[in-house]
Amino acid sequence: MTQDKEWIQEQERVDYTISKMKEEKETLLARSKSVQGEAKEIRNTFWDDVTVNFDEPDDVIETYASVTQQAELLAERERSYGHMEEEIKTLDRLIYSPYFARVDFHEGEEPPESIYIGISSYLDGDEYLVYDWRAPISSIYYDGVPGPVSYQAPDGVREGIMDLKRQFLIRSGKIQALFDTGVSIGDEMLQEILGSQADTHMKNIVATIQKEQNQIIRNVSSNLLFVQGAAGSGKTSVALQRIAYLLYRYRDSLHSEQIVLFSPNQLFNHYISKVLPELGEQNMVQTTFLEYTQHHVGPSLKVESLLEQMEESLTEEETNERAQSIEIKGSLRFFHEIGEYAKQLLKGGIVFRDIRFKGEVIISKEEIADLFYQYEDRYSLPNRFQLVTKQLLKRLQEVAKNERKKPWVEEEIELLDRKQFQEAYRYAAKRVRKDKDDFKGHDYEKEFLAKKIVNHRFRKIRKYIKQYRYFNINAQYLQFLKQKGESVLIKQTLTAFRNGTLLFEDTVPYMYLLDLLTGKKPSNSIKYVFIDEIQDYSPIQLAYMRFLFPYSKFTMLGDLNQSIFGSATNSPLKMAHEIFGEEKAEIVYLTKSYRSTSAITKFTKELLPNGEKIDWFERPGELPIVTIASNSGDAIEKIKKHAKMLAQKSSSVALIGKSKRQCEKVYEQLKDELDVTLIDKEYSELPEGMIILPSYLAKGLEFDSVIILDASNKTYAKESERTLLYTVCTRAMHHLVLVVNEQPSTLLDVVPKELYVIE
Ligand SMILES: Nc1ncnc2c1ncn2[C@@H]1O[C@H](COP(=O)(O)OP(=O)(O)OP(=O)(O)O)[C@@H](O)[C@H]1O
Repeated sequence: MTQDKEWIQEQERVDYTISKMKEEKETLLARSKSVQGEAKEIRNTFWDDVTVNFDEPDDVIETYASVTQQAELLAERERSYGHMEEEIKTLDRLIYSPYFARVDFHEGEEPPESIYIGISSYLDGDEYLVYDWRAPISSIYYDGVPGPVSYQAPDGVREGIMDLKRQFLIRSGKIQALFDTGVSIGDEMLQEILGSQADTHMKNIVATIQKEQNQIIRNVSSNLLFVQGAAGSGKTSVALQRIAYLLYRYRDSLHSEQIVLFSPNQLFNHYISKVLPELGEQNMVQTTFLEYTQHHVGPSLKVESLLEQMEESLTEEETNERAQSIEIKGSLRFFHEIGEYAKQLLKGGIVFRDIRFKGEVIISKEEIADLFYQYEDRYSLPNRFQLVTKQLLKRLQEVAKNERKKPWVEEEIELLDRKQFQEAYRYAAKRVRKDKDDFKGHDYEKEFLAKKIVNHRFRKIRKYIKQYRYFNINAQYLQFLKQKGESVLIKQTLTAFRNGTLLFEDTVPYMYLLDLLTGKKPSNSIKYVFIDEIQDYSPIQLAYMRFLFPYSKFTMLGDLNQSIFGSATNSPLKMAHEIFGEEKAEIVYLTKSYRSTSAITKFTKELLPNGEKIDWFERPGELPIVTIASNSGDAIEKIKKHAKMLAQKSSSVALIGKSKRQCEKVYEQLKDELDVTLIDKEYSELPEGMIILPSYLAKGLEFDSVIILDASNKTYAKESERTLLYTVCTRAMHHLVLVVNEQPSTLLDVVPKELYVIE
């Protein structure tokens, strides 16, 4: 059989599969229209079919049941309409590209079966025309080569022979490429995919998942899975594909809201937001540590972001004090010390606030402390907060009662409008009828209005009590710092508090103390926690994560070489082991980089002292360019020249600066001549075309072409900035240009001259 004949046969099968899918789509469309019609009908005639009668208690119950039944009927129709819409969307994706692989497999003497693998399974009757990429049998495509293979089926390990492994590139129902492969996942297919251009959204990699990546995606045994991978080795991709896999594997018990992914910033969140929907799954909960923290701390303090902390350390001479404080507050030891401090507070020492009304103390902090410490030690602190809150609310009621007789209430009654008086009159009339006492009408009216006024004014205080605001967490935290007796720990925190800010290094200690005392914690419903860019987490952050999600399985992904703090003193892995225990913890290394051309990866790997471990996927491309300018004006000219050239060759060009300030400065000088967008805050979306952004916002992203704004000795001078320079350079897929203002950074000295072009 010739190659062409096979191609034709395969195209015929594609056509057949698509025709079946289209038939099903038609049927589904008709059904969904009719369900939609039914839902509309129910909505229009909702009250016609409901018996409404409130005369007797029994009638009320019947009315309620009747309304509920009708509402359920409507909800059921809407749900089933929603499902059909989802199914239609999946069918549309399959009709565009029904599958990407075929493996022929047989067990023993049985004839081989052709398994076609796509993003979702498709059945014609009970025949699988397409298998889901996450189905047990599909793993032989990712793990095996033609010959003996095995896979884990629900009923145990199945063994057999793979007779054929074929890959397809199908677009709009037409086979564009077809490869029979001998290696795990054929190079040609990867070449084809990696050669394409960057997008403002990340793409899924299900057609070309590599064997070592597949091990991570399908790992279900580890409680802590730690992935250390080189830049561009697919860590984020693997995390997202793993989420899709878990949702499939545990589809009866796991929902997307039970999975949370912590990512470096919102820009990145937006970048990855389409991968799961593209695979027919709902997105997991996506958040950033900052977002989580700000939500937890509440609006009274503005939480400083890691980026703001960095911006300071990047652009100003960082004081030794702050660095020292960051180190101490980020340690595991500090975490344990907070735990000890909380225990100490069982006996006394919690800082309360007076509860005031109209400037007067109505319940003093001493009274609150007495209430709090009347309980014995066996009452936990959170328990006591609950009990004290109840008591305070009761006390507040008494205070409110007394308040009703005060002159200010009389004064306010006079200012009320007619509507309120009428309401009071109606109330009084009812009471008079009931008590048969005509003379009390006026008193009742006054009583009603006074109660209303006081209740209204006390509403805020009630809320204040319910939110435990009578507890002064800021003062408590400062007291803890004071007790430690080191002034470096307290000085900047105090200044920040005065400005309404919580410093980044204070956030975890502060929240942990708050949580230990008040017991406020998120729900335990999260089953899987994913943390990307784990190298930027301090030990205390890791310990806090464990505390927050005690029953969850963790997947942590990172690259020590991309640490924004320079060489991390405490390896997150070592820390993770210490915090999570070694049991069921697994570490996996990804060493092959897929993002960049070989030329770029060879260059970037040399930047690292331990770069020898990094491997690359053979892909042609031009050598990186280091262009040296004689002064800052010349540097701008060079940036312009290269930016214009690169814009012609590629769809995404990123100009990456070290700090926000540097980006703003360069942007001002470019904006009249270049169509470029400045990205300077993390709550943005990635626009099309040319952008300029600071290093920390470029984390995790990739671009066809990258221009490093100033790889000179002035900007990247310290050894601790090596990993930052590595991070920014590894964002480039196809072209990399480093613009240098005068003296190149000495960090480049270690890179052999033949790996780049000097201009
Ligand atoms: N198996 C694969 N098949 C096709 N493309 C892949 C594969 N693995 C990774 N890639 C591609 O390589 C690029 C880098 O992947 P990803 O961003 O997941 O890597 P990363 O390890 O998280 O990178 P970094 O740490 O540098 O941010 C992406 O374009 C991704 O699509």
